[in-house]
Amino acid sequence: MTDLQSIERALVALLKGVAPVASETMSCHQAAGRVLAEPVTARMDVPPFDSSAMDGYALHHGDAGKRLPIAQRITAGSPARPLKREHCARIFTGGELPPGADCVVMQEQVEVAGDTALIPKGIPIGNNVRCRGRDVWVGSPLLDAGTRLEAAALGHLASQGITEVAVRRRPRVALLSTGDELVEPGQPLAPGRIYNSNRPMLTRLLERFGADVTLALSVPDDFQGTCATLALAAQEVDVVISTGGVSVGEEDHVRTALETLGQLDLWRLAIRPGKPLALGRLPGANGSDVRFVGLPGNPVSGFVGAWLFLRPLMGAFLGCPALANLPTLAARTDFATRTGPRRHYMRVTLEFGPTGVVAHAFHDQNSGVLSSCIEADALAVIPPETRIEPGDPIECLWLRVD
Ligand SMILES: Nc1nc2c(c(=O)[nH]1)N[C@H]1C(S)=C(S)[C@@H](COP(=O)(O)OP(=O)(O)OC[C@H]3O[C@@H](n4cnc5c(N)ncnc54)[C@H](O)[C@@H]3O)O[C@H]1N2
Ligand code: MOO
Repeated sequence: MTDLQSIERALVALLKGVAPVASETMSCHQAAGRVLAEPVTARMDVPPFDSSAMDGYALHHGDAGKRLPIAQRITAGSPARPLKREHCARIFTGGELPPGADCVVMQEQVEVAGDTALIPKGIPIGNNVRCRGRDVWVGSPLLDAGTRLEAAALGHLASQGITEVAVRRRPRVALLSTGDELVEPGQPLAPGRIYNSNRPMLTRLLERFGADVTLALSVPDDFQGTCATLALAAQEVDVVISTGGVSVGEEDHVRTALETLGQLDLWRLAIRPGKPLALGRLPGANGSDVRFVGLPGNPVSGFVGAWLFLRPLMGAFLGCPALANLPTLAARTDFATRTGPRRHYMRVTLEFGPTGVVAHAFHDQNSGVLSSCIEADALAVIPPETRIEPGDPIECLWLRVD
């Protein structure tokens, strides 16, 4: 077991020299979920003018405590006229504060009689006013390069009137499925064969991590076929990912094919599940270096390996720091377990109780049992050679992120 590599070392080997992919300009609508390639600077103040935060009456604070004539009616979207002293304006939420007014009183506190309003005393300057530029100042940084364009960021761009942005193109991925036992869903299943569950699972995870699976190929369990498929895939994409065929059996050809065609950087990690994971490079089009990640075939090994390695790899290709590390969370176990020489990433659900976070482990942590990943909120990280009792503190990697 001494030849097993650490995950930290594997990540360094995987990410070394990975540069962000090229950028492309597209509409903000199309760019949802994509990663900004350039910083965006604010073109204007938001809000663009002082406005009312309430339905009520706008006035100069010095006129509070008096009955005032209602001089104008300002709805949201209509321009305001200057307001004279000793007058007030009927105003609605979002309406522009008229020049001359500096505060708003909500209508529940005002007594209206005909076209006059009795304003209570002691209304401070700025009361119920949303000041121009409170959210954003013109010329200030709006969004950093590397920001993922999710809901609030898209709203921020729209509030500036921005319609187009420069984003990273999605890294292209070839997803290869090795194993003569595999059958695609929809096809009949002969004895001894199983359906290919890794392909749709990893395709979806990769999409969530910002990638585009442009090539999905099945690889026969023979050395020549494995070499031919790997070589072909590397011409088309930024990353080649395979599942299965990386262990030590004589039907496992991925590692030797990688060594023959390109370079094996690292093989076999001190992690459970996912021990036989292989990392390396393949020669790509125009002499480029194409990253290769060989995930073990067991579905849970692929699931865990994708979160631990493919997500940071996409983060590097997209120049998106938020994809690099999974958020961690401190919890206490409600289970007992012990580890051997490998760090164990256990699938757990988390309960947020009054005394803290409790991690419940799925009852079957075998790497072939994909059900363990369905409800998993997190991966509980159990260090090697450790005995855990119920109530012990553990670190968890949060999976409910994009
Ligand atoms: N003598 C040893 N045998 C094994 C070792 C070892 O150290 N010595 N390691 C075990 C561990 S740990 C793992 S993990 C597996 C991984 O092996 P491979 O990466 O070579 O994967 P396969 O043998 O091809 O497949 C393993 C398992 O997963 C099923 N599989 C494969 N692809 C898919 C797919 N696309 N969809 C669904 N299921 C898939 C496959 O049928 C096997 O049952 O090796 C152990 N052996
Ligand atoms: O390292 Mo393997 O993924 O446990 O079955």
